[in-house]
Amino acid sequence: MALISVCGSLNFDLVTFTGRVPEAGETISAGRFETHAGGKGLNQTVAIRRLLNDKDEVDVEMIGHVGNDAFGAQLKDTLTSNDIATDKVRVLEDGTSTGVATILVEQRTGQNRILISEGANGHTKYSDSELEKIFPPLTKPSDIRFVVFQNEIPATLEIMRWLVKNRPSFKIAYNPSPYKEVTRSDWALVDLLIVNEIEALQVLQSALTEKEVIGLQQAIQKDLIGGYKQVTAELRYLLSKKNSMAAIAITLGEKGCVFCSNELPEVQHISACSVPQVIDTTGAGDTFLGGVVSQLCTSHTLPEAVLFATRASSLSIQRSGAAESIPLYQEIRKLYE
Ligand SMILES: Nc1ncnc2c1ncn2[C@@H]1O[C@H](COP(=O)(O)OP(=O)(O)OP(=O)(O)O)[C@@H](O)[C@H]1O
Repeated sequence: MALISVCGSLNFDLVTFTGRVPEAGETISAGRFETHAGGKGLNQTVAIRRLLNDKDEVDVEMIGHVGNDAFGAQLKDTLTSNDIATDKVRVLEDGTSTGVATILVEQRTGQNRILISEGANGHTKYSDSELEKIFPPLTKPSDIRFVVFQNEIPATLEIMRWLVKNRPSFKIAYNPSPYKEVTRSDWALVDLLIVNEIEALQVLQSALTEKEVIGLQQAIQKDLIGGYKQVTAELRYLLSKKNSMAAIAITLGEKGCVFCSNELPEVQHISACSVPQVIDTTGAGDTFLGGVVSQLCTSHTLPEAVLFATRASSLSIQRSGAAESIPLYQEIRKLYE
């Protein structure tokens, strides 16, 4: 039996398309308006669920906070309709609103301007007794437990430290996005690190000298894949203090992904799938993470998981939206078998 918990943000996205962005004090008519379920936490939870085979015995739950309002209720409905448990999505009763992203998209240029009101996502405190209840110990040693984090809630590191101390057999997956500084020793809390090319270098800034980082940047400029293979090797060193799989994947957009783990002799590269047309890359990274975590949790190796995730994200970029663009497990299997 396996359980994947995603501990992160839930946002209600309000998207307005406009010919131009108004000046201060100006009111103009906009184009179309859309609402979407969002937040990296919610998107990744949906990605993991959709990318699991229905036959796999894996439960997926989300841990987070919403306000006691219509947006919060809708976000919980989105999760429930994707077969994701929401018992641990707490509704704050103190008047705090659900997290909201107000997005203005300029139709002519496609450029967007985004304002995040973190609302309930900013809820910071978890007492030890709350964490005991949220993360009960495994009932059987053979059970698999993954907990996935991003950086859109403030309690991420505090919960990771608690887990490593109190639930050492739980695997921690971390997508440090948006990047926030983390002390060097905290990287050893992580079993699976998934970053894009910018975040990969930001992470290393906490561990290497400025000169060493510049050296890596130069290596990347000369040879992108080779340079990122070196970055991956440095990241593995950061993670490998704990006796864990120390798996790392750096996504490189259309250039694919480099990855390694303690079980692989060398850093490997996989090319992205070629696609007829890229429609919208929003959520490609979240889909990729969903693909890797869902497969690792169901006894696949890291190379198998990365291949599956690469295929999944290549489908997501051919559709618009974030959570809505994430494909289903069966679609990928059908397309590639
Ligand atoms: N243009 C593309 N063609 C094919 N595959 C792509 C393309 N862009 C992204 N991908 C796939 O999606 C994966 C993740 O993309 P990327 O590295 O852009 O993540 P990201 O920066 O976290 O994305 P986002 O923040 O937009 O979700 C890549 O490893 C690749 O497999």
